[in-house]
Amino acid sequence: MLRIAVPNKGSLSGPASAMLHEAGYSQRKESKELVHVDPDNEVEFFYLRPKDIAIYVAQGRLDIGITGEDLLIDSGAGAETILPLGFARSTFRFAAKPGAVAGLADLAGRTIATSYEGIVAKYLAEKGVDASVVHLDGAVETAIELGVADAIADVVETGTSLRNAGLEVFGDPIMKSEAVVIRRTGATAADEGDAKVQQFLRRLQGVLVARTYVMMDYDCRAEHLDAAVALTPGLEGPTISPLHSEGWVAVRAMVLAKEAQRIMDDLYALGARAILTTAIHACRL
Ligand SMILES: Nc1ncnc2c1ncn2[C@@H]1O[C@H](COP(=O)(O)OP(=O)(O)OP(=O)(O)O)[C@@H](O)[C@H]1O
Ligand SMILES: O=P(O)(O)OC[C@H]1O[C@H](OP(=O)(O)OP(=O)(O)O)[C@H](O)[C@@H]1O
Ligand SMILES: [Mg+2]
Repeated sequence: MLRIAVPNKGSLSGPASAMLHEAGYSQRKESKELVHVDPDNEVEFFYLRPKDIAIYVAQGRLDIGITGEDLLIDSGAGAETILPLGFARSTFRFAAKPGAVAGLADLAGRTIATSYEGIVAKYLAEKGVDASVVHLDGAVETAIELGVADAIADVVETGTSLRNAGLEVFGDPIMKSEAVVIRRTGATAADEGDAKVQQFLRRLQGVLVARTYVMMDYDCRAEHLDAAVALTPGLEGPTISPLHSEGWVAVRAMVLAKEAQRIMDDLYALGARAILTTAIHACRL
């Protein structure tokens, strides 16, 4: 059985389970379940605190896990990203009251509150800044108002939490993050269960493609085919089929969902007709 760690709460939890469900795996029915077996797919899911997942995976207790890239780096555990998943995108930044901290060097001798001590300590050491780090579990934005810290280092997505606390970012972004699949550092194709890991990754890649692409079909005159194919090159090349009407062909190609409407407009302008897009539910490339 493949053993997989899944976040049990927070921003990663819902989207991770939704993606696994889309990939054909059954998921726990209620949030108190800590382990769920999917017998048909021979997978056992362990619902763990997102911050702990890298530790289980690095020790080889679990084969793979879904977590945040920032949590992986923060843990310092011996695991690495094997597939980025495109959700829970965020940046990790310093912030303080406007004008209170001039820049990174100005943090020397000051106190920084964060839930990500590992990332902050490593970054400060790399930059040669000697500051104190105080660990808080969450809501770190409040630490400045209450006098616990001069600055914070925290996850920023829309910036709403910072604005609400009257804070602003300073310095370069410390890192970017998104949800990722992780595996023990040094794992190889020779590892027991590697074939199952690869199959799991192909399934998730299929979901990512299905979320990103749509299938486009249209008819166009043979003399416009080159121009049409330039608009819809597909992944390996579009499928071209003859039509019963003389001088017309049918074209089928995958296109990026976010570009579909523009491509339909351009194809129409070229004289293509019966232009259809359909969702892709699953795929193996
Ligand atoms: N507002 C957000 N937008 C996007 N990603 C976020 C956001 N907040 C946290 N994350 C990401 O989610 C992961 C952190 O998950 P975690 O469950 O520890 O924190 P959380 O989502 O803030 O939940 P909690 O309510 O338990 O603090 C990190 O990878 C982080 O980058
Ligand atoms: O830039 P924003 O869109 O506002 O998102 C960032 C905020 O989201 C997370 O907090 P969360 O709500 O999880 O609370 P927490 O501080 O208790 O973790 C994170 O810690 C930031 O505070
Ligand atoms: Mg949080």
